[in-house]
Amino acid sequence: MTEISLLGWTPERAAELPPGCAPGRVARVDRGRLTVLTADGELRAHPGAALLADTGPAVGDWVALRGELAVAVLPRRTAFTRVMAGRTSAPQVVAANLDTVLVVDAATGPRRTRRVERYLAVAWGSGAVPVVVLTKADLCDDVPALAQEVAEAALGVDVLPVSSVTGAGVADVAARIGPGRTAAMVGPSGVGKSSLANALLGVPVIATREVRESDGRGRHTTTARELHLLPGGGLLVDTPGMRELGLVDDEGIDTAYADVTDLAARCRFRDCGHRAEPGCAVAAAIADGRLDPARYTAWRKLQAEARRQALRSDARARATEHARVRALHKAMRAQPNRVR
Ligand SMILES: Nc1nc2c(ncn2[C@@H]2O[C@H](COP(=O)(O)OP(=O)(O)OP(=O)(O)O)[C@@H](O)[C@H]2O)c(=O)[nH]1
Ligand SMILES: [Zn+2]
Repeated sequence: MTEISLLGWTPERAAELPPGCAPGRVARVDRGRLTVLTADGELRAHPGAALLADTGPAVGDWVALRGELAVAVLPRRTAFTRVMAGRTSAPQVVAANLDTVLVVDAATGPRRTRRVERYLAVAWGSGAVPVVVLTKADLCDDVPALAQEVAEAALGVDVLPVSSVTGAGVADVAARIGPGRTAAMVGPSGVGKSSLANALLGVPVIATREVRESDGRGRHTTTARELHLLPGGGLLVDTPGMRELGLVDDEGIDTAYADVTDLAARCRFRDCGHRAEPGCAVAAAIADGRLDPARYTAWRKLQAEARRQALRSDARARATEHARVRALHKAMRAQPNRVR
């Protein structure tokens, strides 16, 4: 592989590159400055005006470079977006052009099947392929049973147990992030994402919880979101901002809950509410034990959430349009002759 393909560059992208520009992969964004990986190594670049007008480049984006100026963001193949809880702001692209999303949860403590399901629905929505990683396997006394249980909820998704302490399973995870492939980790706080990232990197690049506690500087010392090159040739996006994930839309839900979606399609009535309607395939599956009622409830909740989110973005779109029309009218009043 060439240098640039190791960064995830694929030949068909050449057609997307403006003439006279070189491609660079955004590894880091801070205060408007970009750290970009190129065939010639790392460089600091400035986003051009056209980029700033938009929401700006995200980690993982490919940009077109003219010297030290990034003049365009190339089309994204996949995008991991999030909405922040309680905000009305537009969804934010956390990381772009991911191949794999590692949904990370711990193999210890109470069963977290529903939580994994939720992360999977979000992960599928990104367009990248999710893999479930169960960390702290060294603290679980029946890893195969747990992996099996999680696999039943994670349809079509591989479940990989790992321990960052013993190193068991780390190579299996690394194998999913082969040369030129890009992965990101998502998962709740404290499940061991930073520890796993360090195990994959082979060196402690990312501060884990103990470090942060011992230096007394608290959680905010976590590094900025960053794209790291792995020793095996893959790329890993560090996790800040990937802990709490709001559902952006319902795109991933159907994939994550393909079994439920399938059943619902077989109900007698197309608008079946799956409550007490005759011929309800969902109710029948729950009754004879083919469908876990908790999984069904989780599906309904996620759908309701996605619907709320859709309404919110509709409201946002209306507000933007309203502001645009008002500005236009104001301009017309100010310069009546020009507009006519
Ligand atoms: N026994 C065991 N402990 C682990 C393992 N991985 C992580 N830990 C411990 O779990 C705690 C949390 O690990 P982190 O890597 O900081 O977790 P995180 O998911 O990055 O947490 P946030 O940065 O808050 O999102 C630390 O005390 C780690 O030492 C593991 O594989 N086995
Ligand atoms: Zn039904």
